[in-house]
Amino acid sequence: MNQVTVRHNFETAHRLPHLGGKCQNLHGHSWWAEVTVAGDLNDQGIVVDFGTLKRHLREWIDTHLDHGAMLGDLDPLVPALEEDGGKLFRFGVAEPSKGLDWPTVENVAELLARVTDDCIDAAGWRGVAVTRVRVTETHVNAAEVVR
Ligand SMILES: Nc1nc2c(c(=O)[nH]1)N=C([C@H](O)[C@H](O)COP(=O)(O)OP(=O)(O)OP(=O)(O)O)CN2
Ligand SMILES: [Zn+2]
Repeated sequence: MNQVTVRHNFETAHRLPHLGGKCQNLHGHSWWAEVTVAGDLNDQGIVVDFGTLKRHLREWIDTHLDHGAMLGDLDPLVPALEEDGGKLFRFGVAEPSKGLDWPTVENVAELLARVTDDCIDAAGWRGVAVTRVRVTETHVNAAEVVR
């Protein structure tokens, strides 16, 4: 089995009112996502094409998260931001964030693992699977999903 990894970054606000303290304030991070997929080498000598994987992932992240805000669906700020018409990604409402109630780093990593699952399906890559997603919100804070 071989693995390949791609990275992308996004500038996105979030807040975690259920944690209290400073995390309950709406604040932004320069996030990095590092996504690893694994599979056997195909007859071109690659697991998957870097460019195709990045295109899928970047398109989703840039459309839904970049220069927007991530809030839990139960967050009282949701109606205000929706009314304002700003870019808002609501966690826990529907796939791919169903069951992920708040935009913690851990849940952002799980969300991007699911988004990558969808990329793999859309690209028709057989025998390829997500093995690791690492998300950093600051230089010192990171979370990983390892499958
Ligand atoms: N396990 C998690 N813990 C925390 C999360 C999280 O998503 N998962 N998130 C936060 C806050 O969102 C915050 O952005 C980070 O808080 P913290 O590291 O405490 O604050 P600083 O970035 O200011 O840390 P310094 O290293 O002191 O600068 C909190 N916890
Ligand atoms: Zn934060």
